[in-house]
Amino acid sequence: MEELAARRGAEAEEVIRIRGLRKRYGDVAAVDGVDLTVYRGEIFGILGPNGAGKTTTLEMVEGLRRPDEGEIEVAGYDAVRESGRLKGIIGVQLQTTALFDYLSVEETLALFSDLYGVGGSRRERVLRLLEMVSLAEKGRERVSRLSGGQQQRLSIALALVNDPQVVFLDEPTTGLDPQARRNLWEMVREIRAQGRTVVLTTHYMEEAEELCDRVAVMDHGRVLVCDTPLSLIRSLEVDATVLVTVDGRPDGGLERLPGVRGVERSGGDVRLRTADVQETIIGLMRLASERGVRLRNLTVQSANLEDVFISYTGRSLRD
Ligand SMILES: Nc1ncnc2c1ncn2[C@@H]1O[C@H](COP(=O)(O)OP(=O)(O)OP(=O)(O)O)[C@@H](O)[C@H]1O
Repeated sequence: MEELAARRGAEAEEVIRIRGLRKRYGDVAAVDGVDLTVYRGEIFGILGPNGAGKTTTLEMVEGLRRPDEGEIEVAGYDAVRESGRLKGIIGVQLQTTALFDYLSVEETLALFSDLYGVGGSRRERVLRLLEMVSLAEKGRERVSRLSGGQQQRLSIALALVNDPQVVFLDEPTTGLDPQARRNLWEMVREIRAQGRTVVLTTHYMEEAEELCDRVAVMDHGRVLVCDTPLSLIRSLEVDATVLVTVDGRPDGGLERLPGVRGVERSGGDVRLRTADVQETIIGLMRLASERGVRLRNLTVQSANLEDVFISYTGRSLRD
């Protein structure tokens, strides 16, 4: 982390500093010794499967949940002792179920502006936020009549009402279709372009890979690794996965093909994780022809964050 700061020079101003964070629920160590640093102006992702401890971590950083142990500083404030002050400088995305269905989009934004006691022209601010989240035409629509994606965008607009330095988004794209997800990513990038820091949780590795400047991979309450998506992927000994459907039985030889570091099978579908795509494919072709086996649907997938997760945990993010 310090290395990254050095590389970034003056830009790398710490905005969140977490040390030794722990939280237990009965026998469950939901957060089990987390250290993290988030820099100003980055989109920082916490990636992990269900139950990894992402939400619990986020809620402690937001000052909503009390840690059992550890220190959290956000923009110079202690998130435990100064949680009241913290509220003025952070924006937290609410679950859309917490919105008032019978209010219009504009009324909802106006209500939140008032609750925050935001100064300046309220109307202007509401319109600017609607514009930013592409809901300008929906201002008078009831919240209950918005689509899932539109409700998510509204909940993000609400998180921006108090002009926060740091914005927290908990699984902002869960349940959205691919297009709505992409629109939301665009919005998150825009929030960064305004100079804000975004911290989000996700269990979609492609979201972390495409959107986040840096990613902390979490499992069982711990951070396994934290870096830029590219550095995480480059640090792997595996550089691709070869996917192929095998008609027949090439058994016995796949593990020994050149470059292969792991084999998974499901019926005739085979996934070969390899450190040398070319040698693996040549070997695979040779093996298939020697044994009179037919190969179909040969595809090569570059290594991604899923492979990073597998290499640290030995299992898939989706398990
Ligand atoms: N209020 C609570 N009481 C008891 N156990 C809890 C509570 N909140 C979370 N847990 C447990 O703590 C662990 C971490 O949960 P958390 O919600 O932080 O994970 P997550 O990574 O955000 O998962 P998801 O992706 O499903 O939201 C889980 O085992 C969960 O069951």
